[in-house]
Amino acid sequence: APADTPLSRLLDSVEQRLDVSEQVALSKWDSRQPVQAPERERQVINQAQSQATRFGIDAQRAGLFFSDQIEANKLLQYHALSRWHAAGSAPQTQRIDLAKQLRPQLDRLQEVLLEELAEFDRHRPEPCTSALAQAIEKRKKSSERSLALIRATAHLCPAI
Ligand SMILES: O=C(O)C(=O)C[C@]1(C(=O)O)C=C[C@@H](O)C=C1
Repeated sequence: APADTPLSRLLDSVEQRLDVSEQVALSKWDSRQPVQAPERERQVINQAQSQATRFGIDAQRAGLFFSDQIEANKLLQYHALSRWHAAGSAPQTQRIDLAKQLRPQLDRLQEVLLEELAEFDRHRPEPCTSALAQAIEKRKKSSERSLALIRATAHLCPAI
């Protein structure tokens, strides 16, 4: 098992947030709603920015981090929807309500992510970009999951 570091804990939670994307996509499939929900995106980012200082994170950093989480989530939603369109149907699994359950679940994860982002920033690996890239590679996920993780962590390390 990978060492329990601030980076690995943060990546675990980033993946938990990504795990929700399949159910979100199923809800969009059923309701024929577009993946992108701009008003909800603004709400998620505003919420992250207003909670950030409580966790000792710069509001702009928190906003950018969550904008990356949303972009990664959308990648996986588009991927799932494309698979279902190609197949002509979506899985017949139990549905979870977007507004009543999935978004509140994402809201709860938001606080965990902010806390772990703060912890990561206090113990940033050195050099950051290679530690991050290696940690993602070691997770040995599907190619779409790796891509989503890369997208979700695009601004985690300082730009080179
Ligand atoms: O809440 C939704 O509708 C989602 O699809 C989830 C999510 C997110 O990652 O928070 C992703 C895309 C939408 O544009 C808004 C929010």
